[in-house]
Amino acid sequence: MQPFIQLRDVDIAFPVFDAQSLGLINSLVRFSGLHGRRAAGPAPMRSVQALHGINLSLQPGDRIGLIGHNGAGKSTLLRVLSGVYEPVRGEMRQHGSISALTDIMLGMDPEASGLDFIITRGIVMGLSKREAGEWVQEIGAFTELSERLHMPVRTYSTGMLLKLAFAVATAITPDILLMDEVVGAGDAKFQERAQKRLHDLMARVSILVVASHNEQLLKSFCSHALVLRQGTIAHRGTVDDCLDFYHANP
Ligand SMILES: Nc1ncnc2c1ncn2[C@@H]1O[C@H](COP(=O)(O)OP(=O)(O)OP(=O)(O)O)[C@@H](O)[C@H]1O
Repeated sequence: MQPFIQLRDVDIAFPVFDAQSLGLINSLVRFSGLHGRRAAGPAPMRSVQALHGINLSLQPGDRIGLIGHNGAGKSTLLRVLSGVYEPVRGEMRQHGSISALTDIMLGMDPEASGLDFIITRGIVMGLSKREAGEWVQEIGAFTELSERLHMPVRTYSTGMLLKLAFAVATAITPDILLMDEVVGAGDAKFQERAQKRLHDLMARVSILVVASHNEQLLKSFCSHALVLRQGTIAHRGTVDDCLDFYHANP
């Protein structure tokens, strides 16, 4: 079966607990009813509607850019596509291997060595232990961390951690690649190599979804785009068409 992603009428809402409702003392006060009838009720809660009524169908060859102001819902949509968030309403169906360059440091155990991290991630991504072992040399050379890979990752600098996570996340070619902006890892020299690795990867995958404010990047790598506004799809079309819409409707 060919890779695909399909979203039908998807909503995502985040429950937000008031800071006042958290904490032991507040809970005790509520429980004892000291603040009268109103305070004795359930903890007040609000909800942020991050996505609403999203319909999307992606097939092999689709290269989609997500455009939108801060808070429009781009990262949330990527997290739905990668399976991190489950819709509170609607449905998502997908087939194919997915690599999400959104939360690349997620699940990194500070006590594990760089080598352990590479091998564990490789196995999670479906490689055999031998295949994952073959990554080690390539990733060691790419990150220039060769010797440090034997040490626990808690001893790495932030830049070193990011380099390692980036190198591992981009080491295999998935069917579907999801990206939030372009990951900015490491120093200027590493950035140059990272950009090339990323561009090669974007060109190879079957389905690409990238959220970015970089119009040149969207024009180079995407055929189509979606403009998100307050959690809904406000416009769909070619990248140029969507950028025009985005600028005309601030
Ligand atoms: N964990 C969360 N809890 C509560 N609200 C959230 C959470 N994550 C996102 N939101 C809210 O959901 C909405 C969409 O956020 P999202 O991060 O998807 O926007 P974005 O388009 O990626 O923004 P940016 O360009 O700034 O990265 C925003 O209103 C945001 O405040």
